[in-house]
Amino acid sequence: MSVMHGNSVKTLRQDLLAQRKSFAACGDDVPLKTALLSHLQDFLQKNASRLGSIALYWPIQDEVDLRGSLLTWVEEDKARRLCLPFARPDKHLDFYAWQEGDTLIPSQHGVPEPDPNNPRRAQIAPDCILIPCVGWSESMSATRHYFWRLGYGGGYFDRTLAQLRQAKPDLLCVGIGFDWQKLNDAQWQSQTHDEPLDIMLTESGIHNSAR
Ligand SMILES: Nc1nc2c(c(=O)[nH]1)N(C=O)[C@@H](CNc1ccc(C(=O)N[C@@H](CCC(=O)O)C(=O)O)cc1)CN2
Ligand SMILES: Nc1ncnc2c1ncn2[C@@H]1O[C@H](COP(=O)(O)OP(=O)(O)OP(=O)(O)O)[C@@H](O)[C@H]1O
Repeated sequence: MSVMHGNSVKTLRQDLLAQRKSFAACGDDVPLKTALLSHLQDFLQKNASRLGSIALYWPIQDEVDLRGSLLTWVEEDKARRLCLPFARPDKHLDFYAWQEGDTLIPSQHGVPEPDPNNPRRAQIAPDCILIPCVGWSESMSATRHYFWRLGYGGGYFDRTLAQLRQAKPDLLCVGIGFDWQKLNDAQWQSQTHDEPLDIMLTESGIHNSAR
């Protein structure tokens, strides 16, 4: 399916990350992040009955910081759980319960991660995974459209979602990004190993892939 070669995807990633960095440096991303967080609130409210546990991410490189909103979501109902990814050497992600103040350990990519050996923090199979996007795209079929994610290039989320969806078909995978990160077919096309997102959440709203 892919028409892109490794080098051009690498350049595309670098361009998108540089652009995100420059928007953040001059504060242009602040209103977008505020709007996105208000749509996240809507999403959490609309899905309150089906979500017991949510996987978030520890923001790096100007990714949208969702921690405050999700800590509030947990405070509203003590049965709710948050978890963070731990990247395994085989490039799969495991998710471990996270509470504010937990000690995290920097991964080889510099991402603070939970300690997988902490007996007080269980491994969790989340109901919903919030996934930061470097870029994203939309494609149409006769019956539905799909959202696709371009990440940092490790393939971690694709491997993980492929496996988690088998055990949990109603897992809700939500991409987090900005409208300007949307890529057209000439820029990037999803590959056969890419796992689609169920929802794309941006500053313009909650975009559902129609089923
Ligand atoms: N905040 C956050 N946490 C996350 C991810 C993410 O995208 N964002 N991940 C998503 O999978 C997993 C970790 N995977 C990651 C893979 C690469 C890089 C990274 O920064 N890579 C370098 C380039 C490395 C290279 O090209 O060799 C970079 O972009 O500078 C970060 C996270 C799990 N945790
Ligand atoms: N399910 C899978 N099984 C085996 N290899 C995979 C799988 N998914 C992705 N890969 C491999 O991982 C590499 C990176 O994939 P891709 O460029 O899609 O990463 P990404 O989604 O941008 O990264 P990340 O999720 O880590 O931010 C590719 O070379 C791909 O072949």
